[in-house]
Amino acid sequence: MEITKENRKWLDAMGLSHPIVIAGPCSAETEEQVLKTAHLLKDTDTNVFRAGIWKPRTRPGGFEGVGEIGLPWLQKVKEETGMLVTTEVGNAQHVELALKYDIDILWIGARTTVNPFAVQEIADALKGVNKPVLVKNPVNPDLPLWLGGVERFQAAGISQLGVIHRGFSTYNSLHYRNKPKWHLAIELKKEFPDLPLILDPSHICGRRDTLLDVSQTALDLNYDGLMVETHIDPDKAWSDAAQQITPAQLHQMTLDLKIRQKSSSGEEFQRKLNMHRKELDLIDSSLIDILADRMQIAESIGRLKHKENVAILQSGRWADILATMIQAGADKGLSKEFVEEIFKAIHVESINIQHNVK
Ligand SMILES: O=C(O)C(=O)C[C@]1(C(=O)O)C=C[C@@H](O)C=C1
Repeated sequence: MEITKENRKWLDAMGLSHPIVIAGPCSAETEEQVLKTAHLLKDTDTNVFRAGIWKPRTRPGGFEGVGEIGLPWLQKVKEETGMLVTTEVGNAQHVELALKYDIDILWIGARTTVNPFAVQEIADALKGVNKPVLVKNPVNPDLPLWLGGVERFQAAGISQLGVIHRGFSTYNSLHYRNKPKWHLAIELKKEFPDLPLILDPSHICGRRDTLLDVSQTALDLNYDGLMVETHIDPDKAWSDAAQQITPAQLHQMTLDLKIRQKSSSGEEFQRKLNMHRKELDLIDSSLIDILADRMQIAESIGRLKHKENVAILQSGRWADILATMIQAGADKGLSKEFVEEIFKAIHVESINIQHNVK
């Protein structure tokens, strides 16, 4: 896939002085709720009004969206406020209706991105249509699947593109509704710096009190914008009440967020940055030397075990190493999650090396 500045023209052409803000209720519920929310959002940094018309619910019986009757409400939002409007489409019929009511931007939901058949159906229905399409990450942390979704639209001739990071499904997570797994978005940004990347903090947090913090992380990582669920009366929302905020709270949030510059040409900044980067370069190459030394020792252990016909995996020893290193890391201010991830990777590599010993 080749993503160029052409693909982000729709966003650049808006000439915004701040990251794009897409806001509005999780679901369009009534005409009054949609219009009241939109009029309050008009006086905030919001550029695009969002509202779910069709809602994919985990289990049947929940509110599945108002459907087609809600689309004229979005048209009214456009006429009365001048904001662009966007909604999620999940199949070819949704696309047909969204086009009929001239919705400006379409997004593909996380539960659709996981299914290449569904994405292809939507891409085919959009052939010849020149509207921006934003692809949410799939529910599982699979970068190629996410990019594959974008590629299907590109292959169908849709050049106005972008992605929305809404986090990844997780079981029993205390802190997040959907884990952000920032490294995937960083990887995506590294490979496709021109692909607009928008954060959906509402679905990552699943609650109001952490939205600011998570949104700030995105701005620190140079995201292009935010999509925030906003409702005139969040506690009474028909879907995802816990994660929605009022337009006034959104306004305060955008005031509190610090927008970072890509870089600074200040001499002092550049001098200090270069010095620290050199320090990191030296430490990184020492890390590689130390890891290579460790793997050589693992290879020697592998040879010993091979000769004596002893199993490679030694669960007791591995558990001891991990517990000791987590404690040592904690003493130095390193998080358990970080130390665990590094040592798990080291252990797997050590086992692989021992496997290859003849
Ligand atoms: O101590 C061992 O027996 C090893 O093989 C080394 C090592 C490690 O890399 O630390 C690797 C595999 C085992 O599961 C436990 C530990």
